[in-house]
Amino acid sequence: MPFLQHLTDSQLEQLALDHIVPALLDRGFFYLDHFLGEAVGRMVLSQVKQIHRSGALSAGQLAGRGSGVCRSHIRGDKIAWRSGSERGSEAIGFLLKQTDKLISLCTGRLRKNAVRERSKAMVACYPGNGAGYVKHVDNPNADGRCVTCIYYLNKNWNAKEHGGVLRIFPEGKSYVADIEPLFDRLLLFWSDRRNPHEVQPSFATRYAITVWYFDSEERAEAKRRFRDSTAFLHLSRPKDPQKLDIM
Ligand SMILES: Cc1cc(NC(=O)CCC(=O)O)nc(C)c1Br
Ligand SMILES: [Fe+3]
Repeated sequence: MPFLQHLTDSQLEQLALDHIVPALLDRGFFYLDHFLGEAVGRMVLSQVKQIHRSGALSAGQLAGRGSGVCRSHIRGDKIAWRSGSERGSEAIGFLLKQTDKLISLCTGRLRKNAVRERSKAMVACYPGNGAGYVKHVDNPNADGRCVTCIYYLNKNWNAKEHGGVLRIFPEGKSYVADIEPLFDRLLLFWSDRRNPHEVQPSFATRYAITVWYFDSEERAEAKRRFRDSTAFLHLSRPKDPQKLDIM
């Protein structure tokens, strides 16, 4: 499916160097509207709606907490992971190609380590039952994620009526940033403790696609640490003969 190129490569480069890099270095976050343009944005939205209609979205895991408090008040989103090469996700694939270009243009100038990897796209939907996402940091413990990239898909969103604002509390700053999840809006921010954020209760269906970009060094180190810690588990786990029989 040939996609009309909304932003040319040179426009992406100009956006990266003149706007995104300075903003990330100065404030730690940046968002822009009209990232893909109306036509391609609508294609992404229709593919996300189809994923939702098909029942492929499932309740997001609860990181850590969950006991006692009602799950929807911690995380109310339903999610599905997409590489963008699945049939019916071609437009999501195009979005990822564009964000990959943008991030690779930025990170050479942002940090000592290269950004060569990323997660799959996480398609998320808040059903509009007043659920949101409590204040949290995406990467509090150096798991490798360095930039969070969120593409919003909500047409005619009115925060006064629908809520669903993403509020970032930039570390050490005296202000908060309220970002409405508007259609064809792209938001980028450092994934670590510099950007605690929350999704305020949403009263209309709220779609977003999130992808996390990894700092290769930090990711490799996190994998080493994880391997070392679980290696201990393998050594210590008692053999369970019954289990082996029925495996
Ligand atoms: C799965 C997961 C989702 C999110 N999403 C948001 O913070 C909401 C952003 C928005 O929709 O505006 N964050 C973490 C740390 C994990 Br894990
Ligand atoms: Fe988050």
